[in-house]
Amino acid sequence: METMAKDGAAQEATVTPNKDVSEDNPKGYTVIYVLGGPGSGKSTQCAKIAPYFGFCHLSVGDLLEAEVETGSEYGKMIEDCKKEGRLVPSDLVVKLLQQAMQRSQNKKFVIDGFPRNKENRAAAESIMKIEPDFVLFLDCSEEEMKRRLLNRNQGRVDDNINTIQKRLKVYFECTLPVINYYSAKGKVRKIDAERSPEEVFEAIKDIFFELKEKHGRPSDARSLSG
Ligand SMILES: Nc1ncnc2c1ncn2[C@@H]1O[C@H](COP(=O)(O)OP(=O)(O)OP(=O)(O)O)[C@@H](O)[C@H]1O
Ligand SMILES: O=c1ccn([C@@H]2O[C@H](COP(=O)(O)O)[C@@H](O)[C@H]2O)c(=O)[nH]1
Ligand SMILES: [Mg+2]
Repeated sequence: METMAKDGAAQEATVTPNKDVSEDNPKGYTVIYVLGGPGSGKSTQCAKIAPYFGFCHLSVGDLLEAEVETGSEYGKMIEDCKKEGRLVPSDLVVKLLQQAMQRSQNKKFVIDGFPRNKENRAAAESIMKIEPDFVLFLDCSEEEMKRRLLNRNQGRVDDNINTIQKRLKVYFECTLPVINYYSAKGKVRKIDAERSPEEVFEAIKDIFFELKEKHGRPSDARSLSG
């Protein structure tokens, strides 16, 4: 199925149309948050979703890495947070995300690993004026997430058991409440992420096809903007 994104006709069938701009959604953005614990497979799945459905994949972790590489005054603080599994202050994260969205030619975003806590979530609503169409929640056991991270082999400074334990604590204490917040609003689509990457993507596709169908009907378009 990976080859579908390269095939013009097949991709045409999967691309989700742009939304109209409205008072609630002045930029006409479509936003999907992808959340789950460390190692649940967020980045793996976003990398599949983006080309297949015509979305821009924005990983806040990658934006922070890119900021470090510019020689930014925040570089040391960002690196320390990553090594310690702590979250970077919300104002910086939101600024980087906002800039990346503005730079993009695309208006449809799959946002990987954000919002991580209540402050992120509130800032996205009040400063960025974004409300997700839905939240993909990759549900995976702690044991499997640890196993994946310890085998990731991508040279990440946080892929060690000490940092992983700290990241899990942040996930359970700060990120899970954000998922519960959106769940109470009926926006969470929970996926069993314990399965193979291909099986997880098949389940995700069904959810995106629902979104595409809704966008295709003008009378439903408003309900998707928040
Ligand atoms: N469904 C899966 N089954 C087995 N391994 C997987 C699966 N999904 C991803 N992986 C592997 O697990 C590791 C972590 O995946 P990934 O980087 O996508 O997780 P993540 O949720 O983005 O983690 P982080 O929060 O640290 O960025 C990678 O080595 C990836 O290849
Ligand atoms: O919203 C965010 C996202 C990420 N961080 C910091 O980056 C690392 C790595 O993030 P991944 O998404 O897992 O690649 C994370 O542990 C945090 O230190 C953040 O602060 N806020
Ligand atoms: Mg990731």
